[in-house]
Amino acid sequence: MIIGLTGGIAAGKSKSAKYFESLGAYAIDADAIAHELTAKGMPSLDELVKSFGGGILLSDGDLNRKKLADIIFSDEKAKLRIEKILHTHIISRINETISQNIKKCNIVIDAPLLFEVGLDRVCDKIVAVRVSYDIQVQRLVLRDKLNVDQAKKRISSQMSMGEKVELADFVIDNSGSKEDLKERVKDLYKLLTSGVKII
Ligand SMILES: CC(C)(COP(=O)(O)OP(=O)(O)OC[C@H]1O[C@@H](n2cnc3c(N)ncnc32)[C@H](O)[C@@H]1O)[C@@H](O)C(=O)NCCC(=O)NCCS
Ligand SMILES: Nc1ncnc2c1ncn2[C@@H]1O[C@H](COP(=O)(O)OP(=O)(O)OP(=O)(O)O)[C@@H](O)[C@H]1O
Repeated sequence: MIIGLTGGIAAGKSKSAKYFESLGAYAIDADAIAHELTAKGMPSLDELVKSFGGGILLSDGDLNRKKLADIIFSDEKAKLRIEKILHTHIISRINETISQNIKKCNIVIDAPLLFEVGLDRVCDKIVAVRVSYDIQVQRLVLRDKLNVDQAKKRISSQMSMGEKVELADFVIDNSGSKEDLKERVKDLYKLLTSGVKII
């Protein structure tokens, strides 16, 4: 089974993916793949530099992730150019990883842009992780050391949480504690793997 895991920024996808992993699933992390593909010496990084100039690099040649994030979350046209460079490669890597692991175990694809890039089409079931807006802002501010306005801007640059919830088969609310989240993931995984036909 391939489970798609999505949700807004800082909703708790990575945490949920870790819990799915602890239950035996194989988690594919789209953000981690994007990182690998933009490491020093990778063709995708060269393409980004060709398009945006050497200013997106740190002095040691690594990608300046903060700078790229600032561009992505403030300039819609530039965001589309970056996505055009990276998304085909990210999707190919995800598909490759699925092929290598699908016979061994259930797969969870943790992807913030699951619907936007069409990865929902390879999933058997889709789970959206949601949190209340205030908690989302709070967790994003805390984790990424942003101010409230920056956090809100990042949230509003994405497909809304409501739309994701609407498109998903299951929703996990992560407004409670990490322990609550763990329990919810456990219950859902039990249901998904129970053999009961879920329509
Ligand atoms: C912007 C970058 C440099 C920020 O890197 P950083 O290490 O700080 O954060 P990380 O990669 O963990 O991303 C954090 C979150 O930002 C959000 N985000 C990232 N890229 C995008 C995007 N193109 N559109 C909307 N939200 C995005 C997601 O919610 C993601 O989970 C990085 O996310 C990136 O290279 N993004 C472009 C690739 C992409 O579209 N990735 C999503 C794969 S489905
Ligand atoms: N239930 C919770 N209680 C408190 N903090 C939480 C909870 N769930 C997640 N967090 C924290 O909130 C932040 C966001 O969680 P996480 O990184 O899992 O979100 P994400 O959806 O993967 O984010 P992104 O879209 O940026 O990849 C992290 O710092 C995480 O430790």
